[in-house]
Amino acid sequence: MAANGNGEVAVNGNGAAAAARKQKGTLPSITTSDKHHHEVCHDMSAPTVKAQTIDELHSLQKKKSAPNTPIKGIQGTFAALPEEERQKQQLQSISASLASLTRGSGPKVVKGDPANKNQTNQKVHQHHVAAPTISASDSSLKFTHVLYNLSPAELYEQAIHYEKGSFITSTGALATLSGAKTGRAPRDKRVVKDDVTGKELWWGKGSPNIEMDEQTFLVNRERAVDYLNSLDKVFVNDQFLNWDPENRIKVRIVSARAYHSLFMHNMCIRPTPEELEEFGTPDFTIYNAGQFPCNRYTHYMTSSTSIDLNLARSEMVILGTQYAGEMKKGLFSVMHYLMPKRRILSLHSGCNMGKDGDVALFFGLSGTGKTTLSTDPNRYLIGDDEHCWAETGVSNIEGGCYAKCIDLSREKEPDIWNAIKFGTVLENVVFEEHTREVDYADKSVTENTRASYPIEYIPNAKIPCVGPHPKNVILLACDAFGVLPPVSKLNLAQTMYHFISGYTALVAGTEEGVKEPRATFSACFGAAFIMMHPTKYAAMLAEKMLKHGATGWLVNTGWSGGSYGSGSRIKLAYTRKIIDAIHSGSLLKAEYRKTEVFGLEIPTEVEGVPSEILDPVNTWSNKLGYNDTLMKLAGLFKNNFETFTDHMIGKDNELTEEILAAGPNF
Ligand SMILES: Nc1ncnc2c1ncn2[C@@H]1O[C@H](COP(=O)(O)OP(=O)(O)O)[C@@H](O)[C@H]1O
Ligand SMILES: C=C(OP(=O)(O)O)C(=O)O
Ligand SMILES: [Ca+2]
Ligand SMILES: [Mn+2]
Repeated sequence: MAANGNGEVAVNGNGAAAAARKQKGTLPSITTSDKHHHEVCHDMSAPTVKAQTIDELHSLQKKKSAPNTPIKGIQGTFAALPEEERQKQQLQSISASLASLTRGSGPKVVKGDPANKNQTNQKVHQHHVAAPTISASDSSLKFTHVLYNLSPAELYEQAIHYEKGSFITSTGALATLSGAKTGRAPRDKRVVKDDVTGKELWWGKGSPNIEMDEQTFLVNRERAVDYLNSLDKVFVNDQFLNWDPENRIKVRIVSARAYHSLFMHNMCIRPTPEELEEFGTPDFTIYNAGQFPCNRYTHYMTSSTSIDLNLARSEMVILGTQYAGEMKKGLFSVMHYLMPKRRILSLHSGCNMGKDGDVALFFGLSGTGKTTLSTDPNRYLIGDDEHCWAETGVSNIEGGCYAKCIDLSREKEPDIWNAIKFGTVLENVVFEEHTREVDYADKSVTENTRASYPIEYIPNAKIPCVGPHPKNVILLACDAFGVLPPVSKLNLAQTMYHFISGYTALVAGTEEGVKEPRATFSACFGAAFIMMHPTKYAAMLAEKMLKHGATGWLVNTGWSGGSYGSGSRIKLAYTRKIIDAIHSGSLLKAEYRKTEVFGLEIPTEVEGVPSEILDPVNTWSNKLGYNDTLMKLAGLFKNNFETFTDHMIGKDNELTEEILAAGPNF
């Protein structure tokens, strides 16, 4: 019953009784019918339920969404097929994905949760394919239940019901644990070396591609597939990568945890119902059997973890790690192979766009600020981590963001804070037992706490996530030595030098007594993900920057006033002012002077930033210490670059000389 504005109760149906009750101030009357007929009381105020049994009642709670959208034309593999036939082909495709390579045929797959078997309304919607079974093992007798492209709500229920450590936080996010691994395991990532990849990829010193042979890949694949088929149910996500419609890749992720399925739902591009109908067979498949270890007796295996990439088969197998970032970055590696083949440059960078269409790229290693600085309330977010630069402009590879949560604050990063709501996966955070309020400062599980959310959770996301050619290319380095200037303008050769170097220095970790920053050089600011030699990507970047007139910048988001231990991290507010000045074009017009050793052009003034911090030497009280540290870092740069000196970049190798000269001089 509804009260109107005057505080009166509407008189309709049982409202009359209530109105009378209100006047008398008595309890509602219960009229007992003729004692002779029934020994029951009737509360006349309740309408009757439209179900005869509890099961029926529960079946009313869920309605099947409107029949699938009308099929337009014969665009895709499965389009223009009767619904029944389409469903059958889809299951056949999933069965083929899950097929053991030794037993020949795929498992019998059935759609839906095995726990719902008894629900009559669900049964109606179950379809299954009984693959022809020749072998006589027990595995051929069972069904593999497939939970296909479930919604976030369904995945929440699966996670909370079946996965220990899954909880809803006070803001509605799904908190979960990634298990023993809370970060990526680059030393356990292997790539199949065959005749083709042996020639095409980067192998050897510095390369992230640790070789394995085809046979070993198949052993691990079989191990993963058998594990997945032995489960009650598996999750299957069919999604896309790359917002550039011409270069979109179809990916299938088969996994055992709702956590993994929701993570990829957020991180990949979500197909519309129409697109899903026309999905057909995937271009690339991930088998995530992360709970199950690899076999140490298997050739090449050096730990219980193995992440295996087979480009010829377009497959990836994950054993022995549940860290979800492995899937996201695994697919990124694949894009670093596929895209350059199409003359498209893949970039480990964030990307945003101003109101006037000016695009900026933010390169940088983990923790340098790609996500934080590309998520800018004054600009459109194109993406926070993985992009492509094609002839037509830039496009995000992903459909979501993966932000660090450690010490997250509403004041400093409001957009990320507000994105942590229903649908967001929160990895490895600690929360208050009763209120479920997350303590973002708590590092009990790991320092690498993370939030994965769909990009549209950021209010000013640019959807579709594409943009014109970049105007600014910002290289981020978190220099814990505290000697790189907060901002420097780079010429093209310097941009290439710093891009190939891929420098950052973070503090070694949380352990006590660790005072020395650790320098990391990671070619193209993402050596863990590139597949070909760094100079290949660098040459493409140089060509594109030159063609489109983009300006390069080096921004230190790390220490000022001394190294880690004596100085402090540059205030995020100052870095944001610097970035604002780059975007607006005002920094391009500033007055510059050149630093010694690194030969960097530094501005004398940036609006909103104290001028004295722009040259780091001013911020160090110990000038000798500054000089020593500067020379030490310059030496590390020089050492690192030696591996690249014998590679040619540009026509007739002309860029190579210039790039070499653009490094530190001492
Ligand atoms: N001056 C600064 N610039 C950028 N980030 C900063 C700065 N000071 C502190 N931070 C913090 O450093 C982290 C940067 O991480 P993130 O943006 O996730 O990096 P990436 O996406 O490159 O891995 C964030 O937690 C951010 O709050
Ligand atoms: C997911 C990752 O990305 P980043 O730390 O660059 O945000 C990662 O490196 O594991
Ligand atoms: Ca990030
Ligand atoms: Mn990243």
